Amino acid sequence: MSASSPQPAGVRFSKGHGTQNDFVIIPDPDGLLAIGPEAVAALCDRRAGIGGDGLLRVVRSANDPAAADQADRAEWFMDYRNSDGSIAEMCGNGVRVFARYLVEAGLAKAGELAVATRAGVRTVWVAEDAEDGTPGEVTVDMGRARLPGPDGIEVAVGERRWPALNVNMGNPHAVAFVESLDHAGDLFRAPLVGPEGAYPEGVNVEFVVDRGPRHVAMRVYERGSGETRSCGTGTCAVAVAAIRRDGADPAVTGEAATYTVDVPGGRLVITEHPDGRVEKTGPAVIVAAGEIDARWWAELTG
Ligand SMILES: N[C@@H](CCC[C@H](N)C(=O)O)C(=O)O
Repeated sequence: MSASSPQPAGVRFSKGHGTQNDFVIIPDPDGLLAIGPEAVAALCDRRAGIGGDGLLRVVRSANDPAAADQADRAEWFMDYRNSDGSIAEMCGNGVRVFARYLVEAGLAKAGELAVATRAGVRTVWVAEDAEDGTPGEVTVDMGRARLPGPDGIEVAVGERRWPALNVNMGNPHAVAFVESLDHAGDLFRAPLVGPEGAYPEGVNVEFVVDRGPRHVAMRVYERGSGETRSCGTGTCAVAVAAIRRDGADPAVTGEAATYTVDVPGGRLVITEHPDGRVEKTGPAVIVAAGEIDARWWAELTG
């Protein structure tokens, strides 16, 4: 390219987070971008890239084979990837940030909207902003939790080990109640989860302590991303595990159970209803927008 020729336009991106679980957002309405695992990892790199726990590609469901069968129910598909480039079925904070992005980009109206995901269509409610401009909270119906077993799941860090509950929120979780969140250690590496073969696709691991009645706090080691400051599906899995432990299963009591879950990046409120639906509410914001350098993009995707 000569010095006088125009620089080709780069790809647009936004950056957003939900309780500090942060995402690179790439709009691709027509489904024209091929973003492979290495490109995802480079974009999510906090030193050499934009930085994020994951990436959300915003594509019309009809334009992506992974979601074409949901296109009659949800116009937009959240193509979620972990920061190491791997694909996950679901991201509970991601879907709230995704909905916030759609509204801010003028692609959807605040209120109720449907989002296609690899775990199926999820309904999201984006509350109107407050009069002072504070962004409204975002609630998502995460569907039903599954507790597929087996019994005897154990999480270990160093010399310590705890029994854990297998909770599936579209993606897999092992929830362990611990004496102190410090016992999870530095979480630079994935905790050991047994017995071998319990999670052939890998697992997200939550460490939980009680903070008060129906109020817990947690740390999480996410499959494909490492320790993050929040995990939406993780908070739901934790609330469901605490509800079972406390004998408050709404399917048995007939009453919805609401739990507050603190994460290092903030707070989420989770309600399990008598019909099994798990709803999650909390903040989701867009904090930046820009353009990826065209040459770098060509290197990543070429
Ligand atoms: N941060 C997410 C979960 C993202 C996927 C997870 N790492 C997995 O591989 O299952 C959330 O908010 O739920």
